[in-house]
Amino acid sequence: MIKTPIKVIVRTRPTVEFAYKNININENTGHIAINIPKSAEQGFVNHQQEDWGFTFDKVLQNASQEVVFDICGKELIHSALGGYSGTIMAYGQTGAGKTFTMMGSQIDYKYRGMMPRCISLLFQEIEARYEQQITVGVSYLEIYNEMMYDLLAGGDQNTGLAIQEDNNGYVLVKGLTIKKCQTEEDAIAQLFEGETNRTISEHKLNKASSRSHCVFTVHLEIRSRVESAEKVIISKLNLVDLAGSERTKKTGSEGRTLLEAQFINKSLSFLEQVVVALSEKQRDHIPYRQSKLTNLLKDSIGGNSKTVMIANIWPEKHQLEETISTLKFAQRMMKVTNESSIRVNLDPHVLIKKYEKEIKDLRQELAMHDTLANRGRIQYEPYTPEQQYKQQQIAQQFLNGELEDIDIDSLRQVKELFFQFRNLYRNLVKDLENKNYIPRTEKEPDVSKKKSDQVKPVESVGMEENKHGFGLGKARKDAKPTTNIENLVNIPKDEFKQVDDKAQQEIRKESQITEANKESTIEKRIVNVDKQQAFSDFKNKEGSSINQSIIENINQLKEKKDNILILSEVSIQLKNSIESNKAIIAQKQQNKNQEEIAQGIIDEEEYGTLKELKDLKKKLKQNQDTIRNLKSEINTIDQNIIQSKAALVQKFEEHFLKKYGLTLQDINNPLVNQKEEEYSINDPSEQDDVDQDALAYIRAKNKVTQLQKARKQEKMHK
Ligand SMILES: Nc1ncnc2c1ncn2[C@@H]1O[C@H](COP(=O)(O)OP(=O)(O)OP(=O)(O)O)[C@@H](O)[C@H]1O
Repeated sequence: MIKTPIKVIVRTRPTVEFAYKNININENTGHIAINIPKSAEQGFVNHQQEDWGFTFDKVLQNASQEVVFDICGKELIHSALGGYSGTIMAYGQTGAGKTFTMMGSQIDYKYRGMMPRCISLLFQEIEARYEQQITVGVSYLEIYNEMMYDLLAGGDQNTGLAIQEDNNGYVLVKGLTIKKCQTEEDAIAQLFEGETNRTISEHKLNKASSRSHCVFTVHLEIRSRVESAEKVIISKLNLVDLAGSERTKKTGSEGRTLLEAQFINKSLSFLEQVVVALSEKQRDHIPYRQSKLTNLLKDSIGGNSKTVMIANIWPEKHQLEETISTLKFAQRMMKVTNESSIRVNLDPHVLIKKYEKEIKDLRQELAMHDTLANRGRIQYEPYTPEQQYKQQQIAQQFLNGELEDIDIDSLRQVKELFFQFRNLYRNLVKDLENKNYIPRTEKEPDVSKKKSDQVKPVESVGMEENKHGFGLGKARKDAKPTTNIENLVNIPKDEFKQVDDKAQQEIRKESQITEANKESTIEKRIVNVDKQQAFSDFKNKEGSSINQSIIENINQLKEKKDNILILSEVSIQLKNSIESNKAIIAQKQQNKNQEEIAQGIIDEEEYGTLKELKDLKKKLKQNQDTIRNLKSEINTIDQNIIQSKAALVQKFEEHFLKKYGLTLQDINNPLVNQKEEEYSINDPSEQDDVDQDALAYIRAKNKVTQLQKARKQEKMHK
């Protein structure tokens, strides 16, 4: 059992409006100091707190996805493969970057988040561990308004799911689909499939993803190929994207949104209560059972798991209150200590095989002992029917007194004889009962008596029918109305089945037509309003300033990339010159005698070459520094472009909503976004410069997109 406190990392969302006056971050010490001056509205003499200080395991400001993964994810993958379960959860206010951290952006492979990165590393590691046989399964669960949804179920997503805990405190969700994955591509495809199903169910239930908690779990079964195979190490890695914590008063939520916010706040406040209870040493009751989320995370928080919490903050001035609240919660979380241990199960199938082999060996051993002890061949297998019959005869003869004694040759025979005695006794009792020598026991029905032997009541007019009043004569059996539907119409059984199937098909068709109608209605509205065209118009008018800044950024990016190309060429030339100068100097050294070397004598030409070499090295260093600076500028511009693009799309959607009166639900409909999806990822085989590591990610993305498209078309054509 290893005691590990929950590790807390704070990640700031990049912003141009960073509240430098209020927030001071020290990345080296992990300290964040916040100052909010007393507001004049409340009078300067008040008890309003002005300063807050927090220290965390790490604070990441403007960190790349790769850095975040290196710090938060890598270690947990190695631990999970070693048998220790782990959890990575993103917590923070709405819009602070939880989903970006966990799932990442699908626009570009380099912005992929913790989930796809964990999957990649996991499969890389599995490939390297040939001494182990590791089975990977994945599940994807969503909790929305205290209801659980299975995002990989395919059909009905929320039936029969229940959170359970085994004797060792290992939490599992009964009924949740776990998809077995052989490759990285399989697992990433499941992740995308779950994401798509989440979007579809959002559309159906009219909910927003940011308002649900999501848990993607990687389940591992690890068997050794070299040691005992019946031992199975079970571990899992929970990747949790929590719903955004937000203040209903500030956002002015009402109606459904208010209800959702209340559910979120309730479950997050239950989470806080659990964390508070765990951080207080005297508390013996931890209120896990108050909500689905806390129940599900029972082994992640205060249980058997290595856990990392990423607290996402939005460091702008008008978000300060939420930032402080997130940091307070994160600070509390640091006080919680988990106890991790390896969970080892015994595989029943392997155990049975092992025991079967043991039994076979023992039988052989016994046979050998019997032979040595001159006991003849004793069998240990069950009796055949012929052998049983023989034992039955022996028993019968013994009971009849025809046999004085029974020769016993094994325990197995004793058992069989007892069995035969019991059978003979039972048959005897039955016989006596039938001959009315002994009364029948109440419980045992008389199965021996034929129905025809039973006395039938006379069927006649005026008889009381089953104590339900008097009938006016007993109708023929076939004249009675029947509850058996097959008798209602005069159709033979086979044909009836066909009719029934047909009816079912009709019903199914009808429901599909209604579904298709719904979708085609949405489509018609979209056809009437060409969203692509509307977007182009918007870029030229209302969104022109953002669009212009994107274009400028792209131009700058291109210019800087061109510069890097030129400078790289220069670097190559400089390196070549350095090498040739070095060769000249080496040649000169070779031509010198011992004395010249000892005295360090150099001629004019060598001096000139050495000087040139020094200058070349200096130039190369300057050149490389400039390239490095350009690369970092490119990174910043890249980020700016992403943010501006997100802002442009956001503004456009608001504008589109206002102008065409479409509901947000329509805009979120996958049908509307189809075109954007098509553009987002290209076929990897068509790209020469595609990163080899990205292939599984891109293929999985394409696979899921194609699958969704095919399903949609199939639905439309039915
Ligand atoms: N580190 C980052 N770098 C670049 N963009 C970011 C970063 N963090 C967040 N963003 C951007 O900020 C926006 C909001 O982020 P995100 O959706 O991840 O927030 P969230 O905390 O999950 O919100 P919600 O609770 O509403 O789901 C997105 O457009 C995302 O791309």
